[in-house]
Amino acid sequence: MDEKIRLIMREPTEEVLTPELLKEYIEQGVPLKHYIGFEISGFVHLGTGIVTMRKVADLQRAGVKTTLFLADYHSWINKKLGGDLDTIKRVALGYFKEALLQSLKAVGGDPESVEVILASEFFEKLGIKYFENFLRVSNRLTLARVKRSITIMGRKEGESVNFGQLVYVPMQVADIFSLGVNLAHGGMDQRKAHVIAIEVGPKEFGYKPVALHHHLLLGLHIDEETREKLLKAKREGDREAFEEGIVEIKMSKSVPQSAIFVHDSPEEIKRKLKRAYCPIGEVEMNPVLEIVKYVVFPWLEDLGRSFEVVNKKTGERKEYKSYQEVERDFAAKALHPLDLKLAVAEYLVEMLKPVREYFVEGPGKKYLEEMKEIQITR
Ligand SMILES: Nc1ncnc2c1ncn2[C@@H]1O[C@H](COP(=O)(O)OP(=O)(O)OP(=O)(O)O)[C@@H](O)[C@H]1O
Ligand SMILES: N[C@@H](Cc1ccc(O)cc1)C(=O)O
Repeated sequence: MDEKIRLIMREPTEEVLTPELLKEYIEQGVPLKHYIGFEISGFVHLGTGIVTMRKVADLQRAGVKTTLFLADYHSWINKKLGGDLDTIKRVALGYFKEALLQSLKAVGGDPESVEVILASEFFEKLGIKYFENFLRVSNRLTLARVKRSITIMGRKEGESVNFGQLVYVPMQVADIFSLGVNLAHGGMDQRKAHVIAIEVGPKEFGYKPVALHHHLLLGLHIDEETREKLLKAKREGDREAFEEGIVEIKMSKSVPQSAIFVHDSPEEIKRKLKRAYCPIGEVEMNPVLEIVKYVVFPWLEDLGRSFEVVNKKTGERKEYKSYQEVERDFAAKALHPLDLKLAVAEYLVEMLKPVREYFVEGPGKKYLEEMKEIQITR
């Protein structure tokens, strides 16, 4: 039981609502049913593919039944892929599903045992019951609360949205209960939907789900002003301000130059990393160090390997056994950003090799090409 809890709670998990409820479910032998939803749009990156799937792999190791929910209607509402529902559906079951499953495999998860559900197919099967669930959630929400919650779809609070986009909020909450999920998972930007589910669940659906939020990996380029704002919010414990700011600088498929995609070539990975924000000695909100912490180190640890960096000037090779050692050296300016970037690039190239091969020369080639075509023509 302790091992199960450790796997669920360990990084990249940043928050569980609530750990007590999670323990209670496990102690009582209630089977945990997980889901994480994805909008279907651009390419899968280190955040959506690797950080997210690492948690799914942890959950699988903990014996939890995992589900990937391909939110096609939601993407349509949110005007993704040119707002064309047919394209969204095709990409969902093509490129998107494959990219997520290949990423899961790359972090040691089992693609065979994860359930993949396309939202529109699921809604059709559930019929009027889905609409009832949607109304049960909607009846419990004020318009003001819905407007505050549009951040779950990557929109800023106060941004002008149409009515369909407001409907997105109760839909996402209704998804949880329609799927019968008791472990709702997403990045920290999804917490508003999950907090509503925790409130509404006992009144309308007879149970309270547990919510699990993982760390949002930073984008490679960080605007100084937003960074300052976020560091201040962090120091002052201002959760709202932090949540608002982090969405602007997280790795996002909408900002392709900020992201390393799971199919990127070795040259692209190196080029992107070389340009990444990584001020000397600065350990807070440093995207390159974040990649070391949340992407490279956990992968190396699974393989029983350590992290090695070569000092380009002296040729000296240094071995790190934990992320904390890397951070300490970087803070002390004993580790140069360029050396760090080169090492990170090498490890990423190696880690993503199977995914890249699958999409560049393997069975996934047609999906990637179709996706590239859509990106250009839309
Ligand atoms: N940078 C990130 N790091 C970790 N998880 C992420 C990151 N970006 C998104 N996620 C998580 O992945 C899931 C799917 O997110 P989503 O489909 O919105 O991807 P996205 O790249 O943020 O897209 P966009 O910003 O273009 O809307 C959500 O649970 C979200 O929290
Ligand atoms: N809101 C999520 C996508 C999502 C949609 C529906 C869900 O039920 C869950 C998640 C995002 O932007 O990434």
